Amino acid sequence: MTTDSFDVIVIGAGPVGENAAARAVRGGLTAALVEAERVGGECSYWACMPSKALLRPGHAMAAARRLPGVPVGEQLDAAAVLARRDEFTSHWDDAGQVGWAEGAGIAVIRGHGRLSGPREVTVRAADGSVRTLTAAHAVVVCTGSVPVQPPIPGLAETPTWGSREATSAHEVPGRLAVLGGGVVGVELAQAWARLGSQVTLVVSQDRPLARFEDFVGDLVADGLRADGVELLLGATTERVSAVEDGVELVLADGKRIVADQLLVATGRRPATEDLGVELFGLEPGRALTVDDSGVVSGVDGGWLYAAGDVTGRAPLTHQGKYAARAVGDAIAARAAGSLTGDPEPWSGLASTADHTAVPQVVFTDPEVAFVGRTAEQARQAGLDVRVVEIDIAVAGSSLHADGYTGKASMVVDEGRRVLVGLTFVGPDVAELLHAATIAIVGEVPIDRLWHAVPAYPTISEVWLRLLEAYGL
Ligand SMILES: Cc1cc2nc3c(=O)[nH]c(=O)nc-3n(C[C@H](O)[C@H](O)[C@H](O)COP(=O)(O)OP(=O)(O)OC[C@H]3O[C@@H](n4cnc5c(N)ncnc54)[C@H](O)[C@@H]3O)c2cc1C
Ligand SMILES: NC(=O)c1ccc[n+]([C@@H]2O[C@H](COP(=O)([O-])OP(=O)(O)OC[C@H]3O[C@@H](n4cnc5c(N)ncnc54)[C@H](O)[C@@H]3O)[C@@H](O)[C@H]2O)c1
Repeated sequence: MTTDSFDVIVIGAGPVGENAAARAVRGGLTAALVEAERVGGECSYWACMPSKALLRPGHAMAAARRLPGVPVGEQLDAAAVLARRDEFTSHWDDAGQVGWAEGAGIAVIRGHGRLSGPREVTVRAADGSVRTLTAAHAVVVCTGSVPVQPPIPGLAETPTWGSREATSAHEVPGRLAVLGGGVVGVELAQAWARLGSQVTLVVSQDRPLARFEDFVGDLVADGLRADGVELLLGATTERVSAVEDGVELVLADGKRIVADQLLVATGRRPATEDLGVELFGLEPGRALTVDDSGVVSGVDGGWLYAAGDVTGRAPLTHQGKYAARAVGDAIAARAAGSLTGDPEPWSGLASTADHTAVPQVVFTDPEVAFVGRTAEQARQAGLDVRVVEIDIAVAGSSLHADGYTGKASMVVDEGRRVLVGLTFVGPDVAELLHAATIAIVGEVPIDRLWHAVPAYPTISEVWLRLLEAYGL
């Protein structure tokens, strides 16, 4: 067994771990990045990149169909779409990302990392060899999340797809059942429907995407139905089993669904099993609670940090990378003695936006773009809330596509007259979102927003309509 010393050890080389290590090195420290599978993590190989690569061609075809005069074929060339997806995952080869990390001065160490003492990580490689790493300053846990399966009788014994299989498949299933109407469920239901599968989406709530404003799930449900997806809403799955021609689901109302594949998309939990956290009084399987500079609560000495999905704060790649930048910089600042105590909110050393200004895009058609708080969340936070909800019907949207339909809603904190939440649903609204994020992070007074004049004719004119509907 060998022992090596670094200033910082990062466990987990997903997008978050990569950023934490890179920022620590940029701050003048040495860093090791420990990875059990592929450098680049879930996002690069089985999540964000392949799922968006599967969705984008279908969106382009739908966009062409909304415009007379644009030549468009009958269906997608599935083989070409899957081949392009393979390019985006670098054929599941992480050599490029390892090269990037090493080029950035990070030591990449392959194997499963476990906390084995204060500032100490033991790494077991695939060949069984073990090495111990010690950190002069900090250990950062960036181990991400793993899928959860509900306790439905028969499910655990039945071969199913998780998001990994659904983003890396090389054949289009004839019939695909999808369990779960969250973001993974709706995105992958639409991706495979547009690639030719007959898709049934089983949703336990009244609408998919239930944690957004209500109109979001209703409009996305309409979009999925337009692609031939059958939606079963308010559905309870009682039993799952393997049958001769695939997988069968039996619902509480007696309905039976038989599909060639079943995608289970019922959520994820932080990856803290088999990590040694119990050595420090923390419970395996639970999120690591952190402060805004990433220090894990309840561990003496302030040497254990975490960022990304494992913290349960904002399980999105961009937000995890933002937290990782704060963590890497805060560790470097503390090592240099320039930070003692807690960092200032909204300084570069704190991920303050996690609390009130997390943006997310759901890449369905129609797209969903959301930032901040829903009206319900704002009320629960005790704010004096006013909501403005309008159709997206402006010159820019009607030029963008024939029959453009969409909605926008704005949640205003009347006490401070600032935006606290924005939701857009419609074709190609994703790029509208950053303006909303800036308005919320900058706490731009609504009367000043009036002077941010949207260019004509763009879909951004919806901002003017929202402010007019508010009364300006
Ligand atoms: C299908 C799907 C689509 C998604 N699409 C989007 C999207 O479009 N946009 C978006 O913002 N988010 C999206 N997400 C969420 C996004 O994938 C995660 O938020 C992001 O990957 C989190 O990054 P992370 O670095 O925290 O974790 P991960 O990407 O999960 O990386 C963690 C890494 O740690 C490694 N690891 C774990 N335990 C150990 C250990 N003990 N020792 C060594 N290594 C270990 C793992 O092998 C992995 O490589 C999607 C998720 C899914 C499932
Ligand atoms: N575009 C994006 O930003 C994007 C895309 C995909 C995933 N993600 C992230 O990845 C994470 C995982 O996504 P997800 O969709 O798996 O989780 P999720 O928590 O968003 O959704 C899971 C859904 O499954 C439902 N469910 C649970 N048990 C069920 C059952 N027995 N029957 C039917 N439905 C059941 C839940 O009610 C919920 O609606 C999320 O944090 C998500 O934000 C983000």
